[in-house]
Amino acid sequence: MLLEVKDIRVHYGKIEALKGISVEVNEGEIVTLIGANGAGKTTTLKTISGLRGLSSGSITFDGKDISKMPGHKRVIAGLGQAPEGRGVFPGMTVHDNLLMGAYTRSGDFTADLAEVYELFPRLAERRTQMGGTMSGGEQQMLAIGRALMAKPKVLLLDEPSMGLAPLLVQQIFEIIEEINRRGTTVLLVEQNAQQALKLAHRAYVLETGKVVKSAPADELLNDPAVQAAYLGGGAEHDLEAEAAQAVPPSAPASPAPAPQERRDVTEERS
Ligand SMILES: Nc1ncnc2c1ncn2[C@@H]1O[C@H](COP(=O)(O)OP(=O)(O)OP(=O)(O)O)[C@@H](O)[C@H]1O
Repeated sequence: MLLEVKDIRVHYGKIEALKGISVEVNEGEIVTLIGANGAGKTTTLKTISGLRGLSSGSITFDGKDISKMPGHKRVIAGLGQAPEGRGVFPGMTVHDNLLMGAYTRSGDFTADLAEVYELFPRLAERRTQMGGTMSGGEQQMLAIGRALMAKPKVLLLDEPSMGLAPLLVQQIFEIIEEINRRGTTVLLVEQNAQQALKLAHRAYVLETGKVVKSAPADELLNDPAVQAAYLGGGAEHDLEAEAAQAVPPSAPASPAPAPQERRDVTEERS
């Protein structure tokens, strides 16, 4: 296993944002974390990249415990991140933004630069333009390209589709797939659960700081409760409560609608 997040708890002051999250990422995979606003997706990613400290639990990457390793050393170790909000340097050119991505590296990275420009022809066209004047989608490309310049083993992506028009979302997801095909493992946080589940191999569903489901992505795409809660299929479901209800063998029949009924609702609305 390349990355193992084990039972991490993370606090913002007295608020416990992550209540014992465990996530595993194998080499070569695209794994996605989905969930509603405030579920803890971004906090999980920030804790993996070292921007937040953890109260308990551990993070192991490439065989080493990195729980206490500072963020910049995690980049050197092979964890690259394109953060939420992109974090492009506005007063630097596209080209210089990309070079900043290779800041932690030594040696020749001309080939990697050429590969980023090949993946993102738009960046090549605009290499002398200031980062801050690029469109939202272009800045997203730049943030991913910059993260790739560190030659990460795992690319951490926080909501790459945020605020982008559907066509651009499609493009960004195709590029992420291509990056994965070329050998980079991807951990993707997404609000756009539909697209993320289509792209990913495996997925975790987060609710209020906990993992409430984990499964192959195609299984979750066809899961009526996930469809209803996250794929535009109707009223929000409390997956945690449903899981708890399903546990006691002697429990009375659940008042929740049967999966088949939920599927009907999903189909009617789609
Ligand atoms: N800097 C902060 N200070 C205090 N609380 C925070 C801070 N950042 C996040 N939180 C809280 O931690 C919880 C998890 O937030 P997080 O941003 O990780 O969720 P998320 O699943 O990424 O949501 P979104 O999709 O809206 O970005 C939320 O309750 C949020 O209010």
